[in-house]
Amino acid sequence: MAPRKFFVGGNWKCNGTGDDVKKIVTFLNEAEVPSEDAVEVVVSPPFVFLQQAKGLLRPDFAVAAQNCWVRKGGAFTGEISAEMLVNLQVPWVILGHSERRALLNESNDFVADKVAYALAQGLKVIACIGETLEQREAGTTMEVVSAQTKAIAEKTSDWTNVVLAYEPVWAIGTGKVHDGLRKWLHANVGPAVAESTRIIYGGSVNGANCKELAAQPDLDGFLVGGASLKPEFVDIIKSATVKSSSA
Ligand SMILES: O=C[C@H](O)COP(=O)(O)O
Repeated sequence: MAPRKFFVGGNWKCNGTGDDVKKIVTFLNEAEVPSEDAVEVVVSPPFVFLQQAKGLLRPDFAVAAQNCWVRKGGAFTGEISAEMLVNLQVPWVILGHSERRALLNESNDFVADKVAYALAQGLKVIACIGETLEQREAGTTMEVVSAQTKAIAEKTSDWTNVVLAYEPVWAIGTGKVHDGLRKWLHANVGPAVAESTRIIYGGSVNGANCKELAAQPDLDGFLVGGASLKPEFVDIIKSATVKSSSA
């Protein structure tokens, strides 16, 4: 089986202006980074800047939307459908981000429905999972992330186009949950999916800590928030070489 390619996602969240897009894309386009064989880079601007960013961005980097509607579009004011993203040739979408789960009450089932629908439309999905601080303090981390992953697994059989992003701020540097998640996939979905699915990490990743994090065995990349808006994002992309040099 082919080794899992390092994945670096930049989630711009609800930040920026058209001028910021130009500035970010400029430093990304000018950067010397490892080849597409070593790292897959996907940046996720807010919806309104997707086309602008896509039009300006170097061809070896892709774009992701930060969300999409759970099913076919229609009378759902304010939503963006998976079909619209496909129509704009946006290849990726982030679903189930912890901020949407916490602030907009997106449930495990709702996120799982979104993942299944987006995949069925041909999108690739960065599916986010992770526990709250309270759940972590209650010792229920694996229970929570297993339930989130189980909900997805019940509605998704083909994991080829899924990247699983685990993002709890408290867990920087532990790597334990990634190992647990891969074991969960192995036992509950199958060894091939466990071996091939990229499990990435999000939570205060920056230019200073990325190399140490990238060295962890079950960690296949990052979903970066704040630092993806800054030139240090290039250093995070370059941390892919930690993986290729240890392969
Ligand atoms: O989507 C990214 C994660 O929420 C991490 O964000 P952060 O790098 O700003 O901590």
